[in-house]
Amino acid sequence: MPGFRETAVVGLTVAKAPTVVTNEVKAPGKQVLVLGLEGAGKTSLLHCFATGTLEQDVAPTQGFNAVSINREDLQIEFLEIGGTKNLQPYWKRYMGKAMVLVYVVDSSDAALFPLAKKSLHALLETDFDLPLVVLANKQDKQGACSITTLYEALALEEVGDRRKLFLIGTHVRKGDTEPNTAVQDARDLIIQIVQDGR
Ligand SMILES: Nc1nc2c(ncn2[C@@H]2O[C@H](COP(=O)(O)OP(=O)(O)OP(=O)(O)O)[C@@H](O)[C@H]2O)c(=O)[nH]1
Ligand SMILES: [Mg+2]
Repeated sequence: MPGFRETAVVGLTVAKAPTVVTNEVKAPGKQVLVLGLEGAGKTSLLHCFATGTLEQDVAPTQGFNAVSINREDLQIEFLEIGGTKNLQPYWKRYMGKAMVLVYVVDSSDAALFPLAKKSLHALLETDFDLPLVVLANKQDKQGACSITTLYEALALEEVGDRRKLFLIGTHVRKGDTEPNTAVQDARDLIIQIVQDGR
């Protein structure tokens, strides 16, 4: 398993210009696991969580991608594991440490919904009350499905009424100069869920 490809510790208490402080991952805090099929937009979203915009091209994640966000006395580590087939077997191993599962789906690629559903349901079988945030990403693309369609395609009504469940439409585009409010709202919701606990 390759090691950390990219890490950043970002102080979001500074509202507009978060600072990358170090390239090390600090002592593990609360962990948010970020999964989804390859190319769904996990890395792009994490970058946007940290900085508000996406200024650079992103490469497929070869192993892990960890981004730490500090809020007051809370440190939250967002841990992405790449979505390629060779990395998917590692996904389950990280479920045990997660406070929240963020599952990213490319809303414009309906052909992959059955696979996305299968992978998600297999993960959730291992934990019946882990909070789940599904990000219906790439809402800007032509043919992107609605939130309701994705709810049905992923059969989210079946994933258990014991867990907190949220489904949010997002998009991240390189070069957008304005901070992306939908993405920031999603990030703030995730942080709130971590703060509230299960
Ligand atoms: N139009 C559009 N493109 C997006 C969006 N999110 C991501 N992309 C593009 O989709 C491609 C894949 O994005 P990544 O963020 O690398 O996806 P990933 O889920 O991290 O992929 P892996 O690391 O391979 O699992 C990149 O070319 C992104 O620029 C979006 O909301 N809209
Ligand atoms: Mg990635």
